[in-house]
Amino acid sequence: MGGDSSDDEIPDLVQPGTIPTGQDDEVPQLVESTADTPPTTKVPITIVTGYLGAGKTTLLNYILTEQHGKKIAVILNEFGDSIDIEKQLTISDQNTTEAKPAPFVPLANGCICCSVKDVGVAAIENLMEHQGNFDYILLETTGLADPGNIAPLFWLDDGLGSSIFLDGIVTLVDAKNVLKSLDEGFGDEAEKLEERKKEDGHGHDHKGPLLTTAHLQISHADVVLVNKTDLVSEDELKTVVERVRSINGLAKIKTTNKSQVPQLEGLVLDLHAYDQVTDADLQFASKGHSHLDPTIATSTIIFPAISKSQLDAFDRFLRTILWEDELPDGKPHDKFEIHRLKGRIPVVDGNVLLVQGVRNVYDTTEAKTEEQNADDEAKLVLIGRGVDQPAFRESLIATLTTK
Ligand SMILES: Nc1nc2c(ncn2[C@@H]2O[C@H](COP(=O)(O)OP(=O)(O)OP(=O)(O)O)[C@@H](O)[C@H]2O)c(=O)[nH]1
Repeated sequence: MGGDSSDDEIPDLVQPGTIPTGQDDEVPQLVESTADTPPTTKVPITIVTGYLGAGKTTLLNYILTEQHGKKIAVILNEFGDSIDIEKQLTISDQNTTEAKPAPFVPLANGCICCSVKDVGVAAIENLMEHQGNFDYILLETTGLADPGNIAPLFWLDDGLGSSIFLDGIVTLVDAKNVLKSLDEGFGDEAEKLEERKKEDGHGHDHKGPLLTTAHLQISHADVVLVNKTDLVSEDELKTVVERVRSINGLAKIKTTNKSQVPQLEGLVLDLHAYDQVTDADLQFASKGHSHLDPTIATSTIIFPAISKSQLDAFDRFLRTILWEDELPDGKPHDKFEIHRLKGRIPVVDGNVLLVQGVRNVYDTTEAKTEEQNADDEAKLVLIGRGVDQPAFRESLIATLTTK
């Protein structure tokens, strides 16, 4: 980050005395549980991702200056160069000569902000020592981050699972540049594609369409904010939204200017994208599919409610497609790669089974009693490469019916 670190520019609200050193020998004191200790509530974390320059920091600045009644801890996974928050962090960290755990900057509206070089469990654990000072965590990833690698860290991690929960992934998309990013990649990605075409000798690429960072960020999103609407025409915007929808049939999509979301709840905060799967969540994905993107698609497998005796077979199907990238029983298929998976599976004489998956990590839970609707058909939505082949449904039905 290129912030000026002269002393006279230290903003009043920076309190270096509050910065934890995070050194190994400073183990936080354990507080023994007593009957009087109030139960700790889990803190939600939203991951904010998006391509370089899409408007992530603009969104965080907007949130941190809005009055929303929440005390939000913002974690910046990079050192930027121009934005106020990032500048404050550089200044507060001016005596640091080597990478140290994050400095914390209290902000005017009750939020706090910290910056880390690497996103990892340790950074969040460090932050959790400040638990009580905030009730929400926003994590801004670097522009080139693959959210599929980051999400599982916060979703089912045993250590952190007791103190935080992954609320969802918000992806900012630059309406002006996203189609180019999807078709040509960026930097290295574009060069790699050119190399592959040269290797072929005919200018064709036989390894399949390019999977870019932009694809990964859209395919894993629970909310996509198509930002910079002022830079495109209505028709261009419509084309972008349709392309995003064809990649990710599960995400909520909103258009924004200067990252100003119409409301924070449900679009950035309190998404509950990983702790429930409602019919409404699956409605877009179940409506038939356009194939506007050559690389990633959303596909919905619809099948009858399963019986309790089929639960093991259903789990075997999930394990095989997610852990082995294969279909059970060696059924022939085109290559595939699943990024995101959600399902609602009614179980006859039982509850509705809810399924969530990110890459090869998945989790099944039973819907709460009031969400039951055992007459519904079962729906399993897959987002990724090669997921729209009929072999998926055929293999699932065969797996469920094999004795
Ligand atoms: N015209 C226009 N500019 C915008 C909009 N939103 C953000 N910007 C500008 O675009 C530039 C990049 O925005 P940032 O918020 O820094 O983007 P970022 O995603 O954090 O970028 P990186 O940190 O490089 O990954 C800044 O100059 C913003 O002021 C918008 O809706 N319209």
